[in-house]
Amino acid sequence: MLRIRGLSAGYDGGTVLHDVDLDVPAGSVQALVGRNGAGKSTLVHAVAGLLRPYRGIVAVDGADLAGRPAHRVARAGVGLVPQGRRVFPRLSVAEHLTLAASLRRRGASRSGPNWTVPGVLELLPRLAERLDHRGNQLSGGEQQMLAIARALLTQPRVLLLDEPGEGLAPDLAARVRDLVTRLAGAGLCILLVEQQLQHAIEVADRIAVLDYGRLVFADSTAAVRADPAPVEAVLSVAGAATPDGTGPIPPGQEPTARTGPDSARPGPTGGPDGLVLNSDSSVHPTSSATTTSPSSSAP
Ligand SMILES: Nc1ncnc2c1ncn2[C@@H]1O[C@H](COP(=O)(O)OP(=O)(O)OP(=O)(O)O)[C@@H](O)[C@H]1O
Repeated sequence: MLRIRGLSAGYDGGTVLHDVDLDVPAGSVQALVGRNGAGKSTLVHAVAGLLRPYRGIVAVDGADLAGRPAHRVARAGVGLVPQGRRVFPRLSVAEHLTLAASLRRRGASRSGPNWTVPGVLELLPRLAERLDHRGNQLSGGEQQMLAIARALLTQPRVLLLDEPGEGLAPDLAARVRDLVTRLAGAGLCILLVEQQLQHAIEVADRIAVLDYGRLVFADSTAAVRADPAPVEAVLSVAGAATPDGTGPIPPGQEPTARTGPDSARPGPTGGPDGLVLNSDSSVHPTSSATTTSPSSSAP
């Protein structure tokens, strides 16, 4: 469970993120949408420890990680798939995976799915065909799969994905969304930054909207699907809108977050069939109960 409370962050003393509250339960996908510059990546970086927040709580399973450096946040179970993938151009796929497996967090085998190199290669078979290829020889989709595989090998409980479909062909972006759904089905707690509302609706359990660094909307995907107008109003280029979609926020007036009860929707395992990344649509990390060797095998 990821719990964010009163999170404020920014750069050089200026505040970008204002007092954000957000909960992401295990086994669910929380989408975060917002216009360019709304603060989505800033929120992800503040959670991942890449940006020290000014104040607030970032708790994973009850342990507050706010202000800890990125390597300690990662060791506490937060995996990051950054915007733009950030794979190393000169390292091979095999080297990326071996490196990531060596960074696995302590105690991971006792507290959840145990991702191994063979396990992620089974999940993402395209990578198995590219083990000797360097990062700069991979397509955008292959780089994205590698970034996800790398994050999984650190054994995260919380996975942060910052626009994983950016720059991908529509069918590949859809496969990434399918993978996200399946990872949530395996028990991960997923915070997904998504540019397009329709894509967020396809994959998420809940949708939150950032606008000018404030969380102005948070509700179930079912509620957004039934009435997308409030979210569309905030996302429109016409400017910041009130959460009920009635118009721009007058100067000096604070937007208020609309929240609502969770509506029933299919569980995170109910992703679209036919968009699988391997021949088996389920995700099979090694169960911690059945794992005898905690170390991952190099390919
Ligand atoms: N390293 C930085 N130093 C100073 N300002 C920054 C830095 N990174 C982001 N910002 C500013 O913070 C604000 C929020 O940026 P952020 O990247 O978080 O938005 P975003 O919602 O992720 O946008 P996008 O959808 O375009 O990726 C913007 O005004 C941006 O210019």
